[in-house]
Amino acid sequence: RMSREQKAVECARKAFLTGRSKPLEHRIRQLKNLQRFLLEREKEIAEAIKKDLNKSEAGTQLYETLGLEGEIVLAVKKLAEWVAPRPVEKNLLTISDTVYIQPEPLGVVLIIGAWNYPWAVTIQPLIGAIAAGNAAVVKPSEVCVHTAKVMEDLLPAYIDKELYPVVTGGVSETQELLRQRFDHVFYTGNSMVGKLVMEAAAKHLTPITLELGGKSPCYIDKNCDIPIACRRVTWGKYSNCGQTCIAPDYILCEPSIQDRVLEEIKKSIKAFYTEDPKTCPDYGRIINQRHFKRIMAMTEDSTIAIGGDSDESTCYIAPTVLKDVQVNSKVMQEEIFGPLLPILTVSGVDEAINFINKGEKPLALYIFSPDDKVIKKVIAETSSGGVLANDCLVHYSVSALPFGGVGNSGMGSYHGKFSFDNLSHLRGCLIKQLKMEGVNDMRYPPHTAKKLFWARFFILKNPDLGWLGRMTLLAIIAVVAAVVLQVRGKEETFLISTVRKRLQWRCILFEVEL
Ligand SMILES: NC(=O)c1ccc[n+]([C@@H]2O[C@H](COP(=O)([O-])OP(=O)(O)OC[C@H]3O[C@@H](n4cnc5c(N)ncnc54)[C@H](O)[C@@H]3O)[C@@H](O)[C@H]2O)c1
Ligand SMILES: CCCCCCCC=O
Repeated sequence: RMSREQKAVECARKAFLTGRSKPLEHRIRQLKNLQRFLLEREKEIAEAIKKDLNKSEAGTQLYETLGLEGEIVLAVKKLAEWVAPRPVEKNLLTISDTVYIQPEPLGVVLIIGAWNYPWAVTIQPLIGAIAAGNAAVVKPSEVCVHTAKVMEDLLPAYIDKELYPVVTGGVSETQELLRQRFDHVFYTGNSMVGKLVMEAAAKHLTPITLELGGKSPCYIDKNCDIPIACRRVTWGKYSNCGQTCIAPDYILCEPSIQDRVLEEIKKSIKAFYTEDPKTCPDYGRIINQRHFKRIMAMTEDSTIAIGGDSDESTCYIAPTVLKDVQVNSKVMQEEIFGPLLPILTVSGVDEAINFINKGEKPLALYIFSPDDKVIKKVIAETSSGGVLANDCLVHYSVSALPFGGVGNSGMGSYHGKFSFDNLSHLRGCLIKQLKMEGVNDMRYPPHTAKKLFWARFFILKNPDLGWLGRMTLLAIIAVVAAVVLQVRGKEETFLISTVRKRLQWRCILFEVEL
């Protein structure tokens, strides 16, 4: 008997094979329906997230659905351009051919979402999958019970439910899905499960995107505007109660500014979330008691400088800052994913860079400094999925930037056109004419030194000649082809040696130019 998951995959595959996901009009219609869903079901979406994560209605729009709408609007506007053949640079050998990249759908994509921004991280890959002409099986995180239910119940009324089925469930359902054959798996979540996803996908040689997390460092330079830096860091850290993949995980700064940093963060916490964040509608809750316990245990061996209050029954943890934190303390052993902000002191930017480079490559890296040299130095001497200077989180909302990790923080990237390209096969196409056979002589056996000379010339020279130059070259190639055809099998004639000498001269000239 087929499982529910198998049936969903088979249904999506069958629908994909009808070819209806491919026409541009279909993709645009589905994307617009998705946008209509976000607008018409705003209330249900907000209510579910309020129950799951205590996010406010405005917060849900700001951090989740607004970005999705922006991505849909962009895809609808640009899709004709994205799907079109992309002409590429030609070399001398392909100068008279049609050479281009044709993006084509991959097939059926599996999207496995996480709970922390359940709409943003589940629907954003779906936008890419639809835009690229794929079918997609959507598996929201079971941890956000109410949101998963809204997705399962309401989404099929708006978008093609055979092409884009929603399958709910937890670990065993996801594992059953992963046993099926897909054309791409797009997973968002923690690195440990990321490895399991990769292992499962390897069985079918299915390509994957892994949107993972990790400890994203934040270096604050002593010369920067500390009140502004701290306000931005406070926002980046405590939004969604620190349960953000790109939240600044910890601060690195010189000991001389630690107290000022603490003072300014304290002021910002009060300004954003009042004296009593517990009663503030804009301050979230920890997703469940398992995570509550995990986060609270991290405070055990560090000094709490700000906050520290908690309430297990409501999964509340106050915005908390830990000072003089040691490298081997509990809070520095794994991604915090909660409202704790450790401060580690370093002697300066060099020590900060060394520290960052000793850890896994993070998803985001933050630098606060008024000095462009300091910013460029950190960028040049470290690696991370993305890097942002003098702010937090906002690089996520720039569709023109690829969003994704590197190393332990993930592989592959998306947003905007990157989503489209990531979920497309970029097919290399070359269309030749059955003419000009003489030009090919140099690659056919018997191989000779003379043929090699021509092969070197045609393959290694790739000058940017402009239109006139290309036409001249085309004419030369046509002459060479005609001559080669004429003299093939005969001794080298005076004519060919003259052409050859001329080309040799051009060759030298190109070398001088290049
Ligand atoms: N890079 C990003 O865009 C991004 C976005 C959000 C979260 N994250 C990262 O995700 C992590 C938090 O998410 P999470 O992992 O707690 O989310 P989660 O518990 O919701 O798990 C993610 C998905 O994996 C599935 N899953 C869980 N265990 C599984 C197993 N054993 N086998 C197969 N599937 C399984 C779940 O059903 C869920 O759909 C953090 O590390 C965070 O940084 C990354
Ligand atoms: C503008 C900030 C949005 C942050 C969304 C992050 C998604 C990953 O956790």
